[in-house]
Amino acid sequence: MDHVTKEPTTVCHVLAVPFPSRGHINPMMNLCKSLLSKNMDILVTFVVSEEWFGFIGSEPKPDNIRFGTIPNDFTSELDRSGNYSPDFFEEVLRKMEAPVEQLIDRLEPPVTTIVYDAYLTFAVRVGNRRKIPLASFWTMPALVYSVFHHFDLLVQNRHFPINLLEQGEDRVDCIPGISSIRKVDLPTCLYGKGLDVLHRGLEAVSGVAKVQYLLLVSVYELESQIIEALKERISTPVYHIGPPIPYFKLEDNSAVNPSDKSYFQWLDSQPESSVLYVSQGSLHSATSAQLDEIAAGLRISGVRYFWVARKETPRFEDECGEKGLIVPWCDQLRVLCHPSIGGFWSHCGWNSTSEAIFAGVPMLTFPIYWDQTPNSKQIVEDWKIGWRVKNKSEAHSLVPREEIAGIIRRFMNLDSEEGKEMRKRAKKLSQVCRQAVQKGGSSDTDLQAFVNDIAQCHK
Ligand SMILES: O=c1ccn([C@@H]2O[C@H](COP(=O)(O)OP(=O)(O)O[C@H]3O[C@H](CO)[C@@H](O)[C@H](O)[C@H]3O)[C@@H](O)[C@H]2O)c(=O)[nH]1
Repeated sequence: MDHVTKEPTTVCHVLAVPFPSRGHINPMMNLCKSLLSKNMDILVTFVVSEEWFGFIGSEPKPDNIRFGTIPNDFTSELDRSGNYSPDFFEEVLRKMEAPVEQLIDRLEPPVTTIVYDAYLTFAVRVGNRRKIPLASFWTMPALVYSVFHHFDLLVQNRHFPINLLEQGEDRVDCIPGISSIRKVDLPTCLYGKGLDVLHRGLEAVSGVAKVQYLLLVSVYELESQIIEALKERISTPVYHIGPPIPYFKLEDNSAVNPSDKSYFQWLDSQPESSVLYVSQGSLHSATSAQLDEIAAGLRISGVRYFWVARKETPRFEDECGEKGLIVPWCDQLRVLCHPSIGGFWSHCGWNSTSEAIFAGVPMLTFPIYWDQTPNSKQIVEDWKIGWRVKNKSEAHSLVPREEIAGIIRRFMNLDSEEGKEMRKRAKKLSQVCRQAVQKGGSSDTDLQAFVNDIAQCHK
C-alpha cells in the first residue's frame, strides 16, 4: 500500500529510509520535517513497515511527507527485546532491500535523493545501482562514528581486542578529536557479546565512501573537535544538523495530546526542578533484578519522580509511593522541558541525551548498550552535566537500592555546590543547542546547505 496519491510540484523527491525502530524513526521524521521547513517544495516518501504505519500513520506531519509502506516481514516491534540484537539486525538487512527497491520503482515522481539510516547499508547498493544520490543519516553522536571510522587505530595501538574485566579502566587516547576515553566507555559492540554486531557498525561507516552526503545529528559546538577531525579525513561532505529532536513542536502548546493531560497536571502540581524523570528509551531495559532495585531506590530516596516504565508499568505502579508517578509512555521532550523536572535518569540513547541537553536538564547516566556508554562518558566527563550511577567498570554488576537512593538524593539536592555548577552548565549547553537551530546557527546553516545541495543536484 503506497500513500503517495497525487503528484505535487516538486523540486526534489526524498526517499527517507529509517531503521525500523523508535530511536531511529523519530530522528528521521524530525529531519524530514526540518527539510520541509527549509524548502516546502520537497516531497518526502517515508518508508515504514505496515506495522509502523499503524503506530505513527496518524501523527501530525506536513502534507508533503507521505508514507511508503513495505510488508510486515520482520519480527513485530511488540515481540522484540533489543534493537541491535544480531538476529533482528540481520533480519532487517536481509528483508528490507527488495521491498524498498520495488517501492522506488513504483514512486512518482522519481526519487531524486535517498536519505537512509547509516546502518541500512543495502541502501547504498540500491542508490548506486540506480544512480540516485544518497545521504547517510547517522543517528548517534559523532564520537561513535569516529570510533568506527578509526577502528584500525584501535587495532594498531593494541587497544583491540578488549578484555573488559582486566582493561575496562584503561584509557584510549589515539582517536583524533576524541578526548581520553576508558575502554569500558567505548561502544559496547567493541567487546563481549556486542562483537556479534561490530562488523555492521564498521560497514555502516565504510559505506559512506560511496555516498554523496553524510548527515550527523550532532550539534557542532558539542562535538566540534571530533567533527573537525572527521571532516579532515572523510571526502564525503559532512553536515552537522543536530539535535535530532522535535523542538519545533514545543511552540504549539495546543498540540498536547488529550491523553497526556493527566500527567502534565501532576507535573504542574510539583515544585520547580523537584522531579526526577526516569526513562530507558524505547526498547532497552536494565535487567529485571536491577529494575527492582531502581524501583525501590526511587521510592526510598524520598525524591519526587516520574518514571516511564513501558510494559513494566503494571508491575511497579501500585507501589510507587506518594511521590512517584509511573506511566507506560509520555511526550518526552515536552516533559523534559516542564519546569518541575530537575533531573533525568537516562539510559543515554542519543535522542534522549539530545532532548535533555536541549531542555537544560542534568542527567544520571545508566547506559545499557551500543552508543549509550560513550554518550554517558561525554555527559559526565566532557560536558560535565551528569553523574554516573555506576562508577565501576563491571558492566553487569547490580547497583543496590540503598546506593541508588543515596545518589538520587544527592543529585536532586538543589542546594549542593556541585549540583548548582552542574545545573548551570546544563542551562548553558541548552542555550548553545537552541542557538544552533536558530537562523544562522551552526545546525540551521548546515541544514540549509544540505537542502540547497540536494535541490541543486536535482536541477
Ligand atoms: O516515554 C517516552 C520515551 C521515549 N520517547 C522517545 O523515544 C525515543 C528514544 O530514543 P533514544 O533515547 O535514542 O533511545 P532508544 O529508543 O533506545 O534508541 C536507540 O537508537 C538511538 C539512536 O540511534 C541510540 O542512541 C540508542 O542507543 C538506541 O537504543 C526519543 O525520541 C524519545 O523522545 C518518547 O517519546 N516517550
